Parts: sequence; C-alpha cells; structure tokens
Amino acid sequence: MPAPRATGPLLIAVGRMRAAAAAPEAALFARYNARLRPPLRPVEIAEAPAGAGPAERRRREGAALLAALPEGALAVALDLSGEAPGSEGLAALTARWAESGRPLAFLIGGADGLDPAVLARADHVLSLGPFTWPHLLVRALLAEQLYRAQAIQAGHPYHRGWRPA
Ligand SMILES: C[S@@+](CC[C@H](N)C(=O)[O-])C[C@H]1O[C@@H](n2cnc3c(N)ncnc32)[C@H](O)[C@@H]1O
Repeated sequence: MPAPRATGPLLIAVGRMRAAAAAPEAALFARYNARLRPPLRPVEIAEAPAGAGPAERRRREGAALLAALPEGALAVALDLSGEAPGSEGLAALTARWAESGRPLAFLIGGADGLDPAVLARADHVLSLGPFTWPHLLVRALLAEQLYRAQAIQAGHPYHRGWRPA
C-alpha cells in the first residue's frame, strides 16, 4: 500500500491571488512553494468590504482566519510585532514545530493587519523584519524562507550564511 501523502502546512491568508494584478506575486509564491517538501496548502480568505472601517475589517477577516484554522493546529501568525528569528533561527523553529506533531498553519493578514484575537490565538508570532510588506508578497517571502530553512536543515548550499568578520 503506498504511504499516505504528506500534507503540508496550511497557509491561511487574506486576499485573492486570482486578480491579474497579483500575477507576479502568485508566480513568485508558486516558484518557492513548488520547492517545499511538502508544499504549503493555501486557503484564501476574502477581504472584508472597503466600506467597513479598519478595525471592523480586521475583526471580520480575523474571525474568518480563525474559522479556517483546524482545531489543535499550531498557529503561526505573521505580524510585525513578532519575533524576527533570522533564517537559521527559523530553521530551528520549524524543526521544533514539526516535533510538536501538531498540524501547522501560518496566518497572514490583509491590508489592515491581523486582529488582536488572531494574535491571542497564535502559538507563535513571526516577523519577517521591521519592514511592512504587501500581504500578497508576504506569502512568497514566507515560502522562500521556509525553503531556505529546509536547505539549512539539509546542509544544502542554497543557503550560504557567510558574514564578514
Ligand atoms: C500590509 S500588511 C498589514 C499592515 C498593518 N498596518 C500592520 O501593521 O499589520 C499585511 C499583512 O502582511 C503580513 N506582514 C507584512 N509585513 C510583515 C512583516 N514584516 N513581518 C511579518 N508579517 C508581515 C502580516 O500578516 C500583515 O497582517
């Protein structure tokens, strides 16, 4: 009997990659996600209507993000307020998350950011540094850093961590 197909972490994210304007971000995400073993499984959450204020949009999008999160999942929220561990640090974190045995899910907010309820539920808040990145680009940045983390764990030369003294 063939081994059950490994299922990758969920990537639960606000926004749609379908819009033609998002094609470059979608292509970049697809490039790195195809290298991940196993790849991320994207779940897209519709952006709340622009008519609602930012706090209400965050609340509605946050509720939808949490509703898409499987029970018992180890939730990693992408947010500027979180820890920015660096690539080697993320490699260590991903190993620890895998050891937990819990299904892993990454959460990315929309243009107005993540609701406090999402941050309160998160098991880990991960920052990609102090810059504010566009939410569709964050998917590609995360996929690249997860691929880099796998390369670090495997000793693959994709990652070259040399720094001048
Ligand atoms: C355009 S940003 C939202 C900006 C919002 N004003 C805020 O402060 O969160 C959209 C989403 O991308 C992700 N994001 C953007 N920059 C990030 C960074 N440097 N680190 C981690 N996540 C980031 C977060 O999930 C954020 O909710």
